[in-house]
Amino acid sequence: MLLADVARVSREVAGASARSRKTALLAELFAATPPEEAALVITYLAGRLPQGRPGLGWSTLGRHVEPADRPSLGVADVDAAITGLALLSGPGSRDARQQAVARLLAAATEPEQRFLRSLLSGEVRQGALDAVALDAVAAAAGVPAAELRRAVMLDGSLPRVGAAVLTAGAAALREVALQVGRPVQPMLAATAGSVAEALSALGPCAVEEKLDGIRVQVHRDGESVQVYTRSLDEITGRLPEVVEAARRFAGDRFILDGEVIGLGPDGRPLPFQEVAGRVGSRLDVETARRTLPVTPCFFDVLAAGGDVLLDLPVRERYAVLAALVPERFRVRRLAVEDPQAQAGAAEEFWSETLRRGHEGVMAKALGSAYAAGRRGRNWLKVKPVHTLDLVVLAAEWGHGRRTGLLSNLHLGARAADGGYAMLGKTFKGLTDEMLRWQTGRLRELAVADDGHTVHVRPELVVEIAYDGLQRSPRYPAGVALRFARVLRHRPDKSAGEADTVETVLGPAGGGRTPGDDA
Ligand SMILES: Nc1ncnc2c1ncn2[C@@H]1O[C@H](COP(=O)(O)OP(=O)(O)OP(=O)(O)O)[C@@H](O)[C@H]1O
Repeated sequence: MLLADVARVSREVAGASARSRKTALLAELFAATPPEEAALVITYLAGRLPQGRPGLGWSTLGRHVEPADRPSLGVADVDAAITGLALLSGPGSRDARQQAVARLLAAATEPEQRFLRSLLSGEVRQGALDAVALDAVAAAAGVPAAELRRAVMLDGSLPRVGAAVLTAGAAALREVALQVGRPVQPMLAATAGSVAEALSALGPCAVEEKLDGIRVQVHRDGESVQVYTRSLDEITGRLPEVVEAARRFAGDRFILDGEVIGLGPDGRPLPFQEVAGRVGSRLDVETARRTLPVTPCFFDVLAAGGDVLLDLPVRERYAVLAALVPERFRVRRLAVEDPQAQAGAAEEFWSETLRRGHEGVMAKALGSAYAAGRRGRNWLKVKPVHTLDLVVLAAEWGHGRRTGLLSNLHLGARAADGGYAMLGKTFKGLTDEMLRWQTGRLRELAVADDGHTVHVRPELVVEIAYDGLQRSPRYPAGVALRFARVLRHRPDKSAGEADTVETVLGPAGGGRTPGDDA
């Protein structure tokens, strides 16, 4: 398939406002795509690259290259060129990469160049496109969207399942099953303002400690163990303790869901940043392990023996988990079968969990299934301080000790029109290491720098704590955050997962002080 066709449809989709029109445009293209190129075309239209982000700056991508007169590039040519680009590394590779990009752009017409530039820079990547692309694949293949969605959650990849279903139709969906060794999109939680609110929303539920670490999905098949992150990246090599623990559990074939935390000598959890630093570092695992040992704590089991357990209620999954995993590797929990009678016990569990230094609690409806990839209302998290996930829109160069570092962040929530509404700025809460890291990352995302403020592509998500909202005519939503501080960067979240203006203004969102939550 010609890149020109993909670029044209991408442009038309961006210009269409109705979701049904976007779906129809994509479905038409998918139906015309040769099966062997379907995975690639789906990936491109969702704004991604199979090779991942190539890390090219505007100094390379922004250069003028005379466009070709006529379209001739196939999507397979583009794929081969980008694979070649990814292999160029080491000294002198900067020039070689620039030349390779220039060659690729010279073979493209002007509209194709625009598409390639935004694809290579990550600009077309938006979470919402994945959902539209999924509906379009379902329409093109003539299968129910709900069944395709479930298959994608189990398999972890829309391009892979999409290509299979476009080739073989509904039969391909039956082939997709949960497989040990292939990560599943994790279930996510919504927010409740208090334990009482969670209990009244859920009825009979389990109240578990919410640990502030790194989410892990652990797969074991015989002696082979793999560990995946929340975004399904494999990190087995970085967490030997988790592998060793999993090898000692009772079964030899399972998929577990849990959190990795660090514990101090007093048994209290270490700050999230330390655990994230340990898990994020690729260097010298043995030394890292000696300095900061971590431990897994599991809260769910998705498969055990030959059985897929996703559709079992929490109550039964937890019984299976308890049989597999020793107590010290499981989260503490309280089963609240009768919310009215046990309201006091649930509040006591919450206070005790906070006293032990954990982040809050997670309440889960006892009768609910594991909804892979969903942020449903069957899991409700309760935290004492109010937090939001916001997108960095720009950052200001720091002064004094922070000279040369990007410091004051401009924070935005997702707005109804697909853009972002700025809610305030903050440089509070940033450690030296966070400043260094964000300066590097924001430079990659930079689109303009006037010497004072660097404007960036809206991709970096940060978790912000704040004390409430105040009226502010200067900001587009009419409100600004009061005493915002950065808790952490969330590179594992995409901008499409950030909080919306509606959440910030709504009853479950902003305007509350921590005291209201208690
Ligand atoms: N007992 C638990 N059950 C489920 N998730 C837990 C538990 N303890 C800690 N967690 C963590 O909480 C996260 C679920 O919260 P949520 O769905 O909001 O994701 P998140 O936005 O990454 O969370 P947050 O921003 O609150 O840390 C999980 O991804 C997991 O890492």
